[in-house]
Amino acid sequence: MSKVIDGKAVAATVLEECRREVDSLKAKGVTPGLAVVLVGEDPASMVYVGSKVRTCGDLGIHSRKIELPTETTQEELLKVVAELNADPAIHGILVQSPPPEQIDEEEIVRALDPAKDVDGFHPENVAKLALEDPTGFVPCTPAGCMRLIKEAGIETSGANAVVIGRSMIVGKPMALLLMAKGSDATVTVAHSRSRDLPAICREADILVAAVGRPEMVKADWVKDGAVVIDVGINRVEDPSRKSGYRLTGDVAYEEVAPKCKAITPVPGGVGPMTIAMLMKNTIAAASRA
Ligand SMILES: Nc1nc(=O)c2c([nH]1)NC[C@@H]1CN(c3ccc(C(=O)N[C@@H](CCC(=O)O)C(=O)O)cc3)C=[N+]21
Repeated sequence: MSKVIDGKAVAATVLEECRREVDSLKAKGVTPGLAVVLVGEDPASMVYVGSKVRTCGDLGIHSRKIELPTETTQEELLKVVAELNADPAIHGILVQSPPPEQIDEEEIVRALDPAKDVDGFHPENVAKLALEDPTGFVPCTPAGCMRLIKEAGIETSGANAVVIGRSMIVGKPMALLLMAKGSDATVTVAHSRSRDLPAICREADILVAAVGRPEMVKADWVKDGAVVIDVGINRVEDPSRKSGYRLTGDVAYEEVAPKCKAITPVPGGVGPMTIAMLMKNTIAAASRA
């Protein structure tokens, strides 16, 4: 019954669109530019930042990787943000999350020029998403999930959608996108305090798992014929791998997949879409500038 939604393939389609958009911007004399700021040496963050910069290169987007030591102070990081805000060659700025503990991430996000906030985390962009104002930036991961749902031909109008997780990065914006006009789903947002989470999930025609708990969603949480979008990217120990770990989602894929109409794998599902939508946002930032 189950159809695997190939995030890598959909991301490749999005990146092809991006390539055309970059070419036409360049023909007008504008080269989109993205700055990626990484504070510290978190190994997962280093992988993600590397693939963002590599994808920029593939598309002809100018990128600047700024690597700062773990001990970087709030003032130093604010200064870097201010310089990037003022730099006309940079249209998009991303400060990789999570930063080290001495950094107040909320203050950093508020210091970003909202017109360069390609993560869509600045309060102005959060407000625009809630207002359904298309001049804002939509956070990349939920935007990627919506695109996957659309490309897989899933009807959202009138569907019961359940989002597990209420983060500002995924859960909350995902709920706003699903309930927005044009998508028109009936949305439930569940989280760690929700009573009888399995029962809530069983009502879902579309289930989005964004909690960061490896393989938490079990087969008996999922209705037959549901569509499952797995946002989790969890590293779990696996001595049989050379790296010593493997990636797994928030969904127990092996047991859940047979029940689904469609499901995203991890890796190769939502992750590649996050990067593709970041490229889209960067191009949009450049064309608006
Ligand atoms: N300011 C900020 N913006 C972000 O967008 C942001 C962030 N901070 N912090 C961390 C999360 C996570 N994230 C991912 C991007 C791509 C993959 C990805 O490409 N995953 C591959 C596998 C990659 C691997 O092998 O590790 C896949 O799922 O197939 C995963 C995760 C962006 N994030």
